[in-house]
Amino acid sequence: MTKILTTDQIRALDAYVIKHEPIASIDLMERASQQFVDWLEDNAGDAHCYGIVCGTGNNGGDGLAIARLLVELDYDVKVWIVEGGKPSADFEINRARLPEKVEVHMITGTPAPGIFDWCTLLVDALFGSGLSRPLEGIYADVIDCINAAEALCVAVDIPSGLRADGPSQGAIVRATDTISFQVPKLAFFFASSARYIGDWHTVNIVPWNLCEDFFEKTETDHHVVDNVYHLKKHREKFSHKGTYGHALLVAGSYGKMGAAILAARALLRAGVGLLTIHTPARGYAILQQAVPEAMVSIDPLEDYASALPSSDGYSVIGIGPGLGQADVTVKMMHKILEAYRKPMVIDADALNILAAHRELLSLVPPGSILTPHPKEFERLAGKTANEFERLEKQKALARQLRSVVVVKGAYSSIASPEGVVYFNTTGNPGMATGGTGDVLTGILTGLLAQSYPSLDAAILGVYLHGLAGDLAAHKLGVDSLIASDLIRYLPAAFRKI
Ligand SMILES: NC(=O)C1=CN([C@@H]2O[C@H](COP(=O)(O)OP(=O)(O)OC[C@H]3O[C@@H](n4cnc5c(N)ncnc54)[C@H](OP(=O)(O)O)[C@@H]3O)[C@@H](O)[C@H]2O)[C@@H](O)CC1
Ligand SMILES: Nc1ncnc2c1ncn2[C@@H]1O[C@H](COP(=O)(O)OP(=O)(O)O)[C@@H](O)[C@H]1O
Ligand SMILES: [K+]
Repeated sequence: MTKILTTDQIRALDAYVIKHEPIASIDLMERASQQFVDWLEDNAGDAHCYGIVCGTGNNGGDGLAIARLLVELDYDVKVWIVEGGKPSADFEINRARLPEKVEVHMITGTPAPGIFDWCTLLVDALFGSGLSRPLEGIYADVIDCINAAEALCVAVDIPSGLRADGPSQGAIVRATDTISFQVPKLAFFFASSARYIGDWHTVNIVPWNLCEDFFEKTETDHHVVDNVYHLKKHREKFSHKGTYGHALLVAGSYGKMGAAILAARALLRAGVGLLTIHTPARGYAILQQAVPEAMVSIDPLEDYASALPSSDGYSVIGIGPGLGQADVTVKMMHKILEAYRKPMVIDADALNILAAHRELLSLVPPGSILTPHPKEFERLAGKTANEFERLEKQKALARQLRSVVVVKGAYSSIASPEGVVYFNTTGNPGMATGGTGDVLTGILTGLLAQSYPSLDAAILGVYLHGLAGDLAAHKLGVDSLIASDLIRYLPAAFRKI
């Protein structure tokens, strides 16, 4: 897992490397700039007119080094420096190193419109992690020109004006790509930053062993899930279906039986030993046909679930997809929560019932996994002004319920009962289609049934769900992806890890 560091921690990491490698800060800047240029060469080598827009701090120092390295590669390069603030020492060294033939323009007042028309690619090196307040005045004018230019824009470390650790105000560069040094920033994981960051990439500037040492010493609440191989259990040679748990899926209602089918199929593909689906009577024939591997428990009511058989004997209950919120179902949910003390997976309408009947929240069994999408989360935890605030509320809810709370999205965030958050990196916009959440509920229920610890189940399950989506999209494209495709590609996702 990669740790997501705060701006202060990144500064401390740089200082740690400078001291312990040891390396002079100007040489670390050179390494960072070289990595940036290598990325440009690999990914944008056909853009020949490079405009480098620099501030006078170390981010601008990177920009000047990048300009020199591009000139050495025979690209056409022009530099713009926005005056203001005391230049940093490494900025000055790189200014002195710039070859004389490079055109350098000082920007001292409002820039003329079209100032960057010559460029096919702009490098945004105005401000990096040293940003201490919103950008305005001449900086905002320059950013307007960058954003109006037709050129691609690649940001050094972070788009200028965007705060790494909190909500941003003022002018912000809209980059097509952002090259972050060593670690991604927290803001990269939020939908509200996407229009500024474009696609983000990290490049390594810290030797592997020093990075490990520093991570070990550094506490953070935020991690990136980049590998789940170590979480996966192996199936024993002499195991039998009893080894892998018996799940009870409570899902589906009149008009929404498909949700139950999707969750059930995913649950089976996630490796559960036995599955029983509790269904309103009308769903009986449909489920027996669509999911022959599952047993079916039939509700006395035709259209809604109202009464469960004894929940004894089930290793886990997954509840919510397509369930509806009929009064009888709310009562049933109350009874389940009073009787059942093992972890549950709670999704969709089961979450909406919790939000509308808040007295039920205290009955959620510890170690459960709740999987709200942002709207469901808002119903549960209230409105928030921005995603940083939402993240704090997510941690608080997970602590309060002593459960795992997964807020679903492009980077689903998984909060542990201790309030530590893991951002998932698999998945794609093809998954923004009805039913994919039901598939996730099935996968998570299947993993909990097999006695995975709740946090492991959530991290592994969310990762596999996104990976199945990525493998499906690779074959089918994102536009045509449907939820059933995720189930079809789940076996390949398991194999891949
Ligand atoms: N050796 C290393 O550590 C490495 C560092 N690296 C690079 O350094 C970058 C960080 O550099 P940095 O700390 O110099 O910060 P940077 O973003 O250039 O700006 C600082 C200046 O801006 C000023 N300022 C802030 N906000 C402002 C505003 N709204 N309006 C106006 N001014 C404002 C601020 O002034 P102050 O807040 O003190 O008033 C200060 O003078 C990092 O992102 C990476 O690119 C890499 O080379 C790897 C090795
Ligand atoms: N743009 C996206 N990139 C990656 N994953 C996405 C994206 N949009 C949606 N998803 C994933 O798809 C699922 C959607 O779940 P949900 O909103 O509950 O859908 P439904 O209720 O229709 O089943 C979540 O797991 C979410 O993380
Ligand atoms: K920048």
